[in-house]
Amino acid sequence: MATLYSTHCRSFPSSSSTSFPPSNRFLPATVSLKSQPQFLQHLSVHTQQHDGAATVSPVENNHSGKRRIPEIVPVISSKESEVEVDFGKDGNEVTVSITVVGASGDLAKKKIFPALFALYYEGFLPKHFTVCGYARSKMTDVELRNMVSKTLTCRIDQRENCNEKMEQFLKRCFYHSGQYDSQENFAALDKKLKEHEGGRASNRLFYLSIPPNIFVDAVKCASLSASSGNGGWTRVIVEKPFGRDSESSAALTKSLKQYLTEDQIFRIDHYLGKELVENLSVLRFSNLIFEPLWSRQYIRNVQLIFSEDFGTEGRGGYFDNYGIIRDIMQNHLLQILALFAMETPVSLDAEDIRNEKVKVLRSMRPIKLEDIVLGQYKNHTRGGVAYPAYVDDKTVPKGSLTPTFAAAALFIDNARWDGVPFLMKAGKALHNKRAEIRVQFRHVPGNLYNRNFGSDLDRATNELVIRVQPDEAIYLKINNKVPGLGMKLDRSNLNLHYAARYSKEIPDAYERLLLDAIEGERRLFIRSDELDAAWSLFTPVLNEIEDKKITPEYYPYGSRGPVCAHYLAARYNVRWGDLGLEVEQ
Ligand SMILES: NC(=O)C1=CN([C@@H]2O[C@H](COP(=O)(O)OP(=O)(O)OC[C@H]3O[C@@H](n4cnc5c(N)ncnc54)[C@H](OP(=O)(O)O)[C@@H]3O)[C@@H](O)[C@H]2O)C=CC1
Ligand SMILES: O=C1O[C@H](COP(=O)(O)O)[C@@H](O)[C@H](O)[C@H]1O
Repeated sequence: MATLYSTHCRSFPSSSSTSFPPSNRFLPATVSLKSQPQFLQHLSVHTQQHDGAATVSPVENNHSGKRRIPEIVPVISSKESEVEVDFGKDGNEVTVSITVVGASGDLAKKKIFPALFALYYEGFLPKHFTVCGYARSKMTDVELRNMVSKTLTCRIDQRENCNEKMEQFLKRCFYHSGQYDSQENFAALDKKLKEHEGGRASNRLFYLSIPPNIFVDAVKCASLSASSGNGGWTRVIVEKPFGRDSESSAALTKSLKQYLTEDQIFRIDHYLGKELVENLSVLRFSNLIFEPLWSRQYIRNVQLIFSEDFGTEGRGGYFDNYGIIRDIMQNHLLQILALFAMETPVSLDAEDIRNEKVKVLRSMRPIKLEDIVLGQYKNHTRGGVAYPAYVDDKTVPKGSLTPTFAAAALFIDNARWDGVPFLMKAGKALHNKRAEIRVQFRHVPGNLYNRNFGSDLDRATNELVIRVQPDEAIYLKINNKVPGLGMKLDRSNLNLHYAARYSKEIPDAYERLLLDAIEGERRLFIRSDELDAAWSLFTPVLNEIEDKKITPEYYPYGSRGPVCAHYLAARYNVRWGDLGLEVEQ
């Protein structure tokens, strides 16, 4: 088997010296949970509850004319911990106008309008605000409202007044049809916005929900013809992709900066707005037990895993020009890695955090081609249902080599992480939909209980899992004595399962990020030097993959992906943590 795969997996020449062939310990196991009853037992530990007061934080100031004022609240309270206050210069009320550029598109319907409604519902938008859809399609205000209303939802815990709130929100939504490269059309938009702003101090947010080739045109026109003119701010949220390599990304930044300052550009990476990604720093820096372990001394490897159980359906045209490395790894997974690995920032200020993230990115070792595994899904029939291959998508060129799966081994060459493999894995059309961070710890030295684990000691090391989605959870796998008179150990989870612990629904990432952009909070947006560093890391290997026309390993739709990914991990003495050996909790 090893020989077969060793010739088959491009990254692992059969003559590899030290770490190949990998020991079976690290290869995909087929152990079923049913045959391993000792793994089934688990332990649930609840977060300690007490009635004391929680934190008192200074009042946050922001630039939107609104303030979020953290209150003193009991730790266990589920009530909203922030109070909204409207205030403006000289006592005048401010207004925010949010223009969704590309309002007729998929992202706008799916994410942006629903997120804006959620913010409105929760009282996070100022008293006076306007939402304006802008696109080339011809639509009336009423048609836009009909379109938007189809995707608005109220949270399960907030059904009260839902319809009424939706109606009120929709009344604030307007539409303006125009070209993305017409200053005249944007000047007409400006006129319309001014009417709605009614002479109030106005702040303007433009959300570019359009294909990247028209970003600069739209920014130029918005900036020259529709910026806030009366002392308010103008900000632009830019959606990825921010280029497709170092050169195109630098060119995009340069063009955007002809019309905007860096402070006005909000490069969105919606993974940074996900609850558990935001919690990463809280977990690490506010719990004494984690930070001392956060280094090569105790951590053996870190895994960043993204999987989707559907293909590129409908987005193949876009995807084929980018591939999974650019679509997921270079941004979402790398951003999580940087947050995970950064040193303690001086403060929670955006610049302090982003400074630390950049240092991590700049300390990363260039990625070698042999440390990358590529895959592409092929058609597969299961249970009588035929699932298409990637290349069956009509928008994908026949014979495309674009990877829909990739696994990579990365290293941070600094004192904290020297030698620790950071393994990434991202794929479409896999067996499940999941995003998680797995931290595998080293062995307990001289473990007294070695013999109780049998021969596979690797299964007895601690693992911290941060399940970003779905069913958010943080759990730590520990070894535990099975109750009884004997001395049998099993693996159990100390489990913080969000649905059980918190009654409030978790906001969508776009809500948090939109609110932050309105408030001028840049912590969760990508600064241009971060972007440069991220592209510098991936561009050389992407070029090599494309120049050499590397053929991906074909994996069946709905499978666990290419087998070579296991050989890549094994090469670094790692076993992927998501092999399905654990108890789902
Ligand atoms: N959809 C998603 O899940 C995600 C999208 N993104 C990014 O967000 C942005 C928007 O995505 P999405 O809504 O899917 O994009 P769409 O392809 O749906 O485009 C949005 C709108 O832009 C206009 N448009 C489309 N193609 C062109 C073109 N060639 N020239 C001029 N205008 C065009 C259309 O409006 P009209 O014809 O009315 O002008 C369309 O409704 C993109 O940058 C995408 O990469 C990022 C993450 C996820
Ligand atoms: O940015 C992207 O993200 C989505 C996955 O986002 P999620 O929040 O649903 O996990 C992915 O489907 C898409 O290809 C990519 O462009």
